[in-house]
This record gives sequence, structure tokens and C-alpha cells, in this order.
Amino acid sequence: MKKFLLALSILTVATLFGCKEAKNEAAKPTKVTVMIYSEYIDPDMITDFEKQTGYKLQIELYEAQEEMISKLQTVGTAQYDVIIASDVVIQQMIHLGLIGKIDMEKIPNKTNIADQFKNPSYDPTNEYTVPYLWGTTGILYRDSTIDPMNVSYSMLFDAKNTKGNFSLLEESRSMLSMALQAKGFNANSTSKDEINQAVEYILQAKKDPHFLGFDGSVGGKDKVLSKMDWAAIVFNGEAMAAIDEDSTLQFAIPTEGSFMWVDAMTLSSKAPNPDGAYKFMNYILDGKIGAQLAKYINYATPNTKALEFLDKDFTENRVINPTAEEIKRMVFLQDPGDAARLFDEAWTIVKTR
Ligand SMILES: NCCCCNCCCN
Repeated sequence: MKKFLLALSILTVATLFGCKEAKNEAAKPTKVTVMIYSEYIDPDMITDFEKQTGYKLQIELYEAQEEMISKLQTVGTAQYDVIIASDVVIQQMIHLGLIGKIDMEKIPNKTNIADQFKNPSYDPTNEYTVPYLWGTTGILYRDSTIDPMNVSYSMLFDAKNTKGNFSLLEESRSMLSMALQAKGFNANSTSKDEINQAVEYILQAKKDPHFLGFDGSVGGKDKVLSKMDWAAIVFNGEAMAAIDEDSTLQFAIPTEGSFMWVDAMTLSSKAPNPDGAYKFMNYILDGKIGAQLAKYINYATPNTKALEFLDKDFTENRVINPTAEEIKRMVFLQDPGDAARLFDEAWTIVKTR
């Protein structure tokens, strides 16, 4: 009996030990999950990253910042390692506990980040973000008689000027800020009265029979390309992709102004694979890879080393790298703090009326 009990306990310990080993084995992450805007990475980079690191790279797509945040709040952050997020929502994501501090020691290629992208207002201590790409937002249209240097928002917001179907951008803060600028206000205004006027302006555009709806930037680009739309509000990379396919298309930063944005890589607060997340961030910040990324999706890079691999056709292209004159008309959108509620209410009115 004694012998039997001894054998049983050895077996039990061995089984437990074996199970523990099997558990450890299962817990070792094998993939990196990145949440990112659609059409925002070169598919070749996915396979290259997998080859270099041995991790599977899983890409989860979104179209607008609000959609990304509400998805994270619903499903939780434990399903993602890296979240690509725009400057304007970074503070909100920190406060909501959606992203955590990055161990910058794990990202040696951070030395490639250009000085103007260090200590940005959305992450003044450089603890939560490393930049991915930067760009702007404007109007893509099919009309060679309209000079892109002289386009006003009234081209879309004033029914007497619309010459065909158009879409507005399905991203609340971006769209409301543009409407604020169109009315002559600061894009960062938090005045209730001014935001209400911006809402009325968008509602006026919605009444135009040419208005086809709100679309993500990729959707707007596709509609202009397929001639379903005459014009759409899109990000400049999508505009460039469209112009590459159809050189008769034009892209304008409206005379009343627009904004510049930076999309940044952040670490999900419950990242199951922080090591993989850091490897992804470091991979993107490599010079050659940064250049490949910028070129493939037509956005400007915050990576100084990448600039060495990009030719003048890219760096002097005014759609991708706006001119000094256009940049003068642009602002950075700031986190609205408590006024975020005003923007949320305003957007609900825009969408429901
Ligand atoms: N197709 C990807 C486009 C990503 C552009 N980022 C826009 C940031 C503005 N909130």
C-alpha cells in the first residue's frame, strides 16, 4: 500500500509538473496583434516582420478614432499589443487606461525619430508613444478646372457650389474641426456656440441632394475613384493613392485651413505580448522599413533615417508633404479635455438629424 501511495504521489507531482510546463508553453506568446487604420501598412512588411521575429503579425482594422476607442472599451485591451492612435486621442486613452507606458529601452531605433516629433503636446514626456506617420486632411475631387491652391470648404458645404455627389469624413473630431474652420473659427474651439454653428453648417451640407453620406477616408477615396463621388474629405495618403490611379484627380487643403496630425504607436494597457509590441515598434522605426512604409501608403515619415531612402519625387510631392504655404494654414488638434462631451453631443446631432 505504501509503495502504491508513493507511486501515486510521484505520478501526481509529475503530472502537475508536466501540466505546469504545458501551461507555460501555452502562455508563451506567438503573435503580435496590432490595431490600425485600414490601408495603413504594406502587406509585405507583415511577412517580413514574421520572418525576422518569429511572431505572427495579426492586423485588426478600424476606420475612425471613435470606432477604435469604443471597440477597445467593449472588448478590452487584452486582445491587442500595439494600438496605432492619432495624437488627439492619446490623452483620452491614457485617462481611460487603454494604453500604458512604453519601456523606451526596448526600442533602440527611437534614435531615428526626428526632433520635431519628440516631446509632442499629446505625450510631453515621451512615455506613451512613438510616432508612426504624419499627414493632413483635405478634399479629394474630380475637377481639373478648380485650382487646388484656391479651394474653399464652401465647395462642399454650400449647395450652390457642389457640382456632383460628395461624402464627408466619418471621424467626428476631424469633421467638426473642419466645419469650425470653414466657419472661420479655431479648429480647437471649445465654445459651445461655435461648435453649434459648425453642427448647423454640416447639417446644411447634409440637406444637399448631392450629399452621399459619411465615409472613412478609404471609403471616400474609393467613391471618388469609382466616380460615385465628385468629391470627398480624405486623408492625404488616400488622396495620393487615388491620384496615382487617376491623375485627373486633385487634392486641396482648403483656404480656411485644416490640421496636421501624427499617428503614434502605443502599447495596449494589457498587451499579452509586450516583447512582440516593442519588436514591432522598433521594426517600424528602422530606416529602410520606415521608408518602405511611407512609400507604400503615401504618408510622410517622422523617421530621419527613412528620409535617406526616399527620393525627391516623394519628399517634394505636395500631396504627401504639404508646402510651407499649406502648412501655415494648418493647426494641430488638441485634446479637448472636458469639452470632449460637447464634441460627442455635437456629433450625435450631426448623425441623427
Ligand atoms: N488609411 C489610413 C489613414 C490613417 C490616417 N490617420 C488619420 C489621422 C486623423 N485622425
